[in-house]
Formats: sequence, C-alpha cells, structure tokens
Amino acid sequence: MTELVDREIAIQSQDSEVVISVENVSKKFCRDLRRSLFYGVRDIATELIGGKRIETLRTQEFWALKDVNFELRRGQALGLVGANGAGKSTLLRIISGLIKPDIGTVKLKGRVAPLIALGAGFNPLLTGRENIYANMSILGLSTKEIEARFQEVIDFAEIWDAIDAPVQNYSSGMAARLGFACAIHTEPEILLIDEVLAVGDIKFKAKCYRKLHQLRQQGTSFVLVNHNPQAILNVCDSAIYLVKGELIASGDTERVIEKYEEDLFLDSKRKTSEVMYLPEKSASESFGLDITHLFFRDAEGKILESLKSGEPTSFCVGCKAHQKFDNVTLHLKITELGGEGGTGAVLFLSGENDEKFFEVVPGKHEIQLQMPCLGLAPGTYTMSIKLKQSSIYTFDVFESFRFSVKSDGTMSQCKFYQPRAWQIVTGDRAE
Ligand SMILES: Nc1ncnc2c1ncn2[C@@H]1O[C@H](COP(=O)(O)OP(=O)(O)OP(=O)(O)O)[C@@H](O)[C@H]1O
Repeated sequence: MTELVDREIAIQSQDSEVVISVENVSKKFCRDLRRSLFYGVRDIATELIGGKRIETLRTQEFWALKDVNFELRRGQALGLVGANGAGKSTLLRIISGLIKPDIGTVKLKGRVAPLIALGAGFNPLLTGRENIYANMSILGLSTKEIEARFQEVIDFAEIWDAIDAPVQNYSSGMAARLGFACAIHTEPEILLIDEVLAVGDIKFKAKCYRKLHQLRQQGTSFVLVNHNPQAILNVCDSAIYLVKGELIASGDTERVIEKYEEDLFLDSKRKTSEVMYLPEKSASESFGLDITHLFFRDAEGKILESLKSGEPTSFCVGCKAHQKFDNVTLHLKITELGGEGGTGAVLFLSGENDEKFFEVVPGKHEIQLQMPCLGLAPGTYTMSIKLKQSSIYTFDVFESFRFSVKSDGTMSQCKFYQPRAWQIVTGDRAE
C-alpha cells in the first residue's frame, strides 16, 4: 500500500508555492463524552503550565487521524476520499484551524475559506443579507469590500427574493448556495469544501463546478471531500485516500480512486469479477421465469475478471424457465453509485425498445447484452434488471447488481468512452 503514497502531490509545476503543508498530523478523540471532557480540561491545564500533551491513547480514546502528511501547491485541486468515519472532516477541520491536532503541524499560506457544514457559519436567526455581511467579514473582508460584492453573491446564490428572510427558513440547498457564494466571493487562496456540493440541484452544482474551475485557473487551491468518485475525477488533479485515519494512497487521482473503489468492493465482500448467484425461488415465489445469476463476459466468452471502459463486454443474465414463453425481453437501468441525488440513470437499455424478444423453453438460459465496447466511464455502478414479457408482464426483478469499471488508461476526466479512430488526410483528398 505504501508505494501508492507520494509525499508531494506533484501535478502542478514544482515551482509553484506550497500553500498547505500537513506534517505528521495525528488527532485522537474519545468515545465517551464525560471522559472526553475530563481529558480536555486536563490537557488545557497541562498546556497552561507548559507541560507536554499526552501523545498516547488513554482509555476510550482512538486515533481519528494518524500521522498524515501531504503538501498542496498553488492552483492544485485535491480530492479527499474515504469511507464514513475515515477522518476526512476531521482533517478539513484541522486544516481550517477549527480544531488543533494532538501531534504534528499544519502550515497555510493565504486566505482560507472553509465550506465545512451546510451554510457554514450562518446564524439561523439572522437574514440572508445579515449573514452575508457576518460571514464574509469573518472570512476577512471589510464592509466596503462586502458591499461591492453583495449583488454578485446573491446573483450567484440565486436567492434574490429570500435575501431578507431569516436563514432558518431556507432549505438546505439554499443555505448551501449562499455559503458557497459567500466563500468564493472572498477570493480565497485556499477553499476547503466538505460535501456541500452534494446538495442543491444539478444546474447549481454545474455552476459551482464551473466556478471552481475558474478559481483554480486564477490560482486558488482547494481540497474537496466528496463521496462520489466521479466528482473527484472530474475536478481534482490529485487525491488522498484515508482509511481509519491513515493516509494509505495519495497522488494521481485515477490511481487513488481506483484503490478506493477496489476497497469498496472488498468491503462489500464481492469482487468485480464475481458471478452473483441469486437464491432459488420456490414455486409460490416464481412467476415462471427466474433470474438465477448475473455476470459479465469478455469477447471470447470468458467470465470477466474486471471491467474496463472501451473493452468488448457482455452482460449476462442466467435464468431458469419453468414453462415455455415467447416475447421475453430484458430491461436494464444503470445508475452511478454514490452519484449525486437526482442524476438518475446513466444508461437505460430495453430489449423492448430494440425490438429484441426471445422465446424460452423450460430449462436454463443465458440472455446476453453484447456491447462491442463498454461505454461507461470508470466508476462504481448499480444496475436494476427486469425480465419481462413485452411490456405487460414482469417475470423477475433484481434491483441492485453492483459493479465497477476501471479505466483502460486512455480515459481521463470524462463521462463515457468514445470508440474512435484518428487519421490525417493530406493533399487533394484534404479539400
Ligand atoms: N468531536 C468528536 N468527538 C469524538 N469523536 C469524533 C469527533 N469528531 C469526529 N469523531 C469521530 O472521528 C472519526 C472520524 O470522523 P470524521 O467525521 O472525520 O470522518 P469522515 O471521514 O468525515 O466521515 P463521513 O464521511 O461520515 O463524514 C469518526 O469515528 C467519528 O465518529
């Protein structure tokens, strides 16, 4: 695992200045609240009398972060991934200065805007207008500077009518929009974004991502926490992966995300390649044609070890018919796992739309969807599968067949694989 860790995330020019330097950072928490308060008071007292902080674990304590090191340079975008409780928010809170590490140091260069909670730093009783002033002044702007940007902020957040209503009446999406708008209009040198872009509608998210791109071109660095690997792949040029507080991979985004996705599969006790067998149905549960297993094959018919964008791939549905049926069709809906709410299906394929109907006789069958090349981008997906008779009758449904797709190395930061050929035409034929 350690060979995946690059000390310095080196995508941008090595000459650009380091804006975040996290050195040997560890942070411990206590599982028991009463004990935690007691330890807290004792630690403060020790510090006041100039004593050293206790660097070992006491009863009920655990490391939320353990010896984390990385550097970020001007204009870099760093993705932060890891399972729930891995320590991502803790790391962002330490970088933003909200909490102190127990061991190690964080050095920052430039104005930091943390977007760590929905409507970060907003007072729910104050209006949107009052909160803009309060929030932006905390982020370091003078009243004059805020006045000059005020209209831009509300235009960006699109909350014109609600600007004089208390923030407690805002929806979570509106509060997130206002928080994001305030933060980016302070022209921060470093932006810390914790999942806030996971709320809000798609149009607004697209606007935020465009803005982030623009800010990066102007030299803003940012750290983005997102559960959706695709969002990290689209936006960030480097990433770090935390497991139980330890940094186990860092560097090139695709490599880190690949490792993260591999682990997601190990976690779910199922490898990409595994054939998924479904429990046999009793006579009373069956509608006459049952899905028995699901898997993928390659162009030679071999069961696929792992899926790659651009490779010839067949999705196979093993089934068992208890009697003869005609007009049998397969419907598939593929959704990106961890996709931001509302993105919906990335692919819907219906045998009925393609007018592909099969006849089955009693016994075992395998219905194949043959794809000359797999168009899905690297990522993790879930597929719902329906076996139907025309559009009227459903024999069997399987709601969530999970699989992941890796990159063939020629895809980066894009949504689908495009089969292609390149050529140059020269001379008379070029007209
Ligand atoms: N103030 C606290 N007191 C005690 N434990 C805490 C505190 N804050 C966080 N933790 C614990 O520290 C660990 C890391 O939490 P953290 O919120 O950083 O994880 P995360 O990776 O951001 O998770 P998620 O993806 O669910 O937001 C978790 O086990 C969490 O329960």
